[in-house]
Amino acid sequence: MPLPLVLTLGEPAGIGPELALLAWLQRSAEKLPAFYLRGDIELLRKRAAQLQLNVPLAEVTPQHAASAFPEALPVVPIGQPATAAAGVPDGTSAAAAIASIRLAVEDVQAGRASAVVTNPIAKSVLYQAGFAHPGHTEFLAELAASQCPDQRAPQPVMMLWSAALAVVPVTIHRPLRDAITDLSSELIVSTARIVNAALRRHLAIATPRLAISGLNPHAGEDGGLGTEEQTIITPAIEQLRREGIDARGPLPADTLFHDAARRSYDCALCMYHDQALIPIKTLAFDRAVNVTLGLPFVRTSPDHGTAFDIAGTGRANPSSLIEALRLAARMAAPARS
Ligand SMILES: NC(=O)C1=CN([C@@H]2O[C@H](COP(=O)(O)OP(=O)(O)OC[C@H]3O[C@@H](n4cnc5c(N)ncnc54)[C@H](O)[C@@H]3O)[C@@H](O)[C@H]2O)C=CC1
Ligand SMILES: NCC(=O)COP(=O)(O)O
Repeated sequence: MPLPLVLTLGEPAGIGPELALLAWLQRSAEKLPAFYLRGDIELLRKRAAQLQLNVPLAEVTPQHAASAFPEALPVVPIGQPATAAAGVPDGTSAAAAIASIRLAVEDVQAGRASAVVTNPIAKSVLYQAGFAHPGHTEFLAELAASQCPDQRAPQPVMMLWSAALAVVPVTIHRPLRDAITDLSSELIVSTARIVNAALRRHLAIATPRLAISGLNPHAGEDGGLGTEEQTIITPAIEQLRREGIDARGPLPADTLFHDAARRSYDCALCMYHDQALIPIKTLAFDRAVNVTLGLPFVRTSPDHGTAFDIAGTGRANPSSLIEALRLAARMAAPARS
């Protein structure tokens, strides 16, 4: 039996728990790979009752999760209660969310699960509890360090992927001022190398076409509207092209995402978070998947957040989580030679 995916709890007060229930209910219709939730079974029981979802739950070990999956949503405990009501994070939220992520990564590292799929966390709730990482992406890189040469955290790369568009923000969770000062040719080159390798290995794109955006309006207008294109981005593209990577740009970000432009590349590398995420969330909010590249294991996630405004109301749409489960299974499958 193939290894199951491990799905994290996410923010207990967010929509993650109900998305897990809804995805399990659609397991046959959507032909989903087997997955188990790392979380508190009592919280799931309460959320299922609140939403009148008829989902049998089975508390199991990871080893028994795949065989339990056809008949019940398998839940593997995290040794941490999660008591938050839908929409209202409480004192257990951060500890439960963090424990779930840590244990899910341990499961994959120990060969008990094939890939990690994360439910959304509320970053501000975690920050208030002392969480020192900007988001999953950076935390997962720290957790991956034990599997890496010299025990050093790898560079994590955030990619949001959909059939309509794939994007990568070169700088990730940074205040905008800091994103601009952080930008360097080295960062663009190392990010593009990771994206190029991942698209080839996991998504079977033989020669990925990478579109590199500018930073400034009109990609700097030959230096008249900013010089980062000339001093940082163009040298990076030249380096990538010397390495045989199909990188083109710097391209003005305002004309990078219309239909014809999107057909000309496989992934757009953007200079900061919103430059990348606004277009994909506009085009494919229900279907896009957040993928962390550069880790020694596969991690995917829905593209959206905790949606406190609708948690527990029955309005949450599980389609992005369903796509995240599918993509995780596809990326974790052994590469065909
Ligand atoms: N991977 C992760 O852990 C992510 C976490 N977040 C966190 O989520 C929290 C809330 O962020 P927001 O900016 O409000 O974004 P959000 O994605 O949670 O919500 C934005 C809007 O979209 C709606 N929405 C989101 N997902 C939906 C779904 N599956 N079905 C139906 N409607 C849905 C919400 O109701 C809301 O109106 C923040 O604390 C943020 O840090 C945000 C993005 C990703
Ligand atoms: N906007 C995407 C996002 O914030 C996801 O971050 P992460 O928690 O997956 O690192």
